[in-house]
Amino acid sequence: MTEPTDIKKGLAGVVVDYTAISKVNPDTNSLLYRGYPVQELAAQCDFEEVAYLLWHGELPTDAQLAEFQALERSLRHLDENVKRVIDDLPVTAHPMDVVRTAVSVIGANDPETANSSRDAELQKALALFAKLPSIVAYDQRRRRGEPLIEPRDDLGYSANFLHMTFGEVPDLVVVNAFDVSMILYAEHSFNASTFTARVITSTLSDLYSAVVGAIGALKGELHGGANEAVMHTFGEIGSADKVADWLDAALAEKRKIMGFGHRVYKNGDSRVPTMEAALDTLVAEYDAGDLMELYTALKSDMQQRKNIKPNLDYPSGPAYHLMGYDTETFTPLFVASRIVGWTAHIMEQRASNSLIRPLSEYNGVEQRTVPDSEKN
Ligand SMILES: CC(=O)SCCNC(=O)CCNC(=O)[C@H](O)C(C)(C)COP(=O)(O)OP(=O)(O)OC[C@H]1O[C@@H](n2cnc3c(N)ncnc32)[C@H](O)[C@@H]1OP(=O)(O)O
Ligand SMILES: O=C([O-])CC(=O)C(=O)O
Repeated sequence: MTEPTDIKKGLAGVVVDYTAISKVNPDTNSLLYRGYPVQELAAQCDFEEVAYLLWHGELPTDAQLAEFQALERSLRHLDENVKRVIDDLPVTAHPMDVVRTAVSVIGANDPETANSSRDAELQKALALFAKLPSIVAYDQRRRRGEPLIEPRDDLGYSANFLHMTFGEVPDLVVVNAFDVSMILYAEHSFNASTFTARVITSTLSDLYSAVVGAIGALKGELHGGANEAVMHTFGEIGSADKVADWLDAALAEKRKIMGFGHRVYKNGDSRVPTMEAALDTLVAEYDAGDLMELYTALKSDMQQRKNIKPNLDYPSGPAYHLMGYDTETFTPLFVASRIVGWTAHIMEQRASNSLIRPLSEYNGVEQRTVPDSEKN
């Protein structure tokens, strides 16, 4: 009989490596990207500058930013073979499956897939960053029976993303709220999807394979899929006056309330106040007081009943809903942002690699012999 092992289910509380990309500190309720508080970045920078920071470790100079933006804008178009593969998928396919497939096709068509030098991986990361908005916007449009809108190289990342989705650039307040959401979603240390990308990279697999795996991990409701689930919850509840009864029944059934709780933050997610401020601007823009009443009622009842606070997916879901995104598109929007964090971690893992391979404690039947009769 072996000694009982101290098993860390879900790797909770386990520190598995160093990272210089971001610091999540639940004690001070803070999140730093390369040393900068994410709230300050959201207030003062565009998403493109934050992407540059996460990949290169420093904010860009004006000249570096201009070069970076020009390159990003030149890479936004989708190749015909990618469009064809998307067109061949049923409109009933979940958009996360479409995004996952499109990234896989881009990887299969890239003659440099096996080149994992830092320069080659930066180039691939930037190309995915530039193309994901085209994929996500196109998929929402084709599900609505609308034609593809080509990217515009006179627009910044967020304005172009919204234009490709809706056929117009919305008011600045909407573009800013969208840009803030992209910055807040971009990176969060060793979360499940990033860790998936690092595990795949640790086998010396390629960047596209790691990203495809990460998309699969993000899809689940306990991770990125929660932003969609929040809108489904709101739909189920209906209005603020029904929150108390709905929550009674849901908690009695031991349901997890989506958009609440976090593995690392136990006293509130550092990003929520910034996203709530952006949501407030959208509520004013779209005159969506009813939605906000429901939002506030569920948040305060969860606090009173369970002392559990919202995570970033709670304000992001309704924000994307107000902008006009279909609920199923919310997690692909998360992909478009998190591609930055994933690829930064892929490069960091590769630069200091060790195969990720934990142990397990066997608790199946003891060794036994196959009965002779089963072979006859
Ligand atoms: C961007 C992101 O990925 S943020 C996360 C998005 N995911 C969600 O919003 C899904 C809903 N939340 C959850 O399921 C969880 O809070 C998780 C998975 C995010 C974190 O979970 P863990 O750290 O594993 O905590 P765990 O699930 O063990 O919860 C601890 C306790 O709080 C309760 N709890 C935690 N979150 C919730 C929730 N959202 N609703 C109801 N109860 C909850 C659990 O039931 C458990 O209670 P118990 O001790 O009485 O059994
Ligand atoms: O850190 C986590 O476990 C989940 C999360 O908030 C994120 O990935 O943004």
